Amino acid sequence: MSDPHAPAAAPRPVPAEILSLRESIDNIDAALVHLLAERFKFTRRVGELKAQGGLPPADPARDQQQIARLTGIAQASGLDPAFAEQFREFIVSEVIRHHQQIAREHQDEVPVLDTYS
Ligand SMILES: O=C(O)C(=O)C[C@]1(C(=O)O)C=C[C@@H](O)C=C1
Repeated sequence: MSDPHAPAAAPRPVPAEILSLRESIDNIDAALVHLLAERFKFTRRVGELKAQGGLPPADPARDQQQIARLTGIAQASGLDPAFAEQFREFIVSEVIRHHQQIAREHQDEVPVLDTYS
């Protein structure tokens, strides 16, 4: 059992290689955020088009295509396919939430009355 009254040991210095690796990790995290921001811009537009066309927010057939494709890519690149699917599902569920919100806003829009027809 360690002495509870002993002064706290100085934290060990972080090795230079870890600091260098963290720079690359930070760059990748930034890239992921930029990529996700771009993806959500595109899916927002898909949501608007779906609302205009009366299509449902989710498309299970498209989901199945994505799962099959991304499972293959994950396997080929050494990423756990189950993790890849959890990540896809996490993103797509947020997209569907946006689409539902867009559909509600679309329904709330007051239709313009064409008094001349
Ligand atoms: O492709 C679509 O129909 C979309 O709405 C986009 C998207 C996605 O984020 O990739 C979102 C929901 C669907 O279930 C499938 C795919």
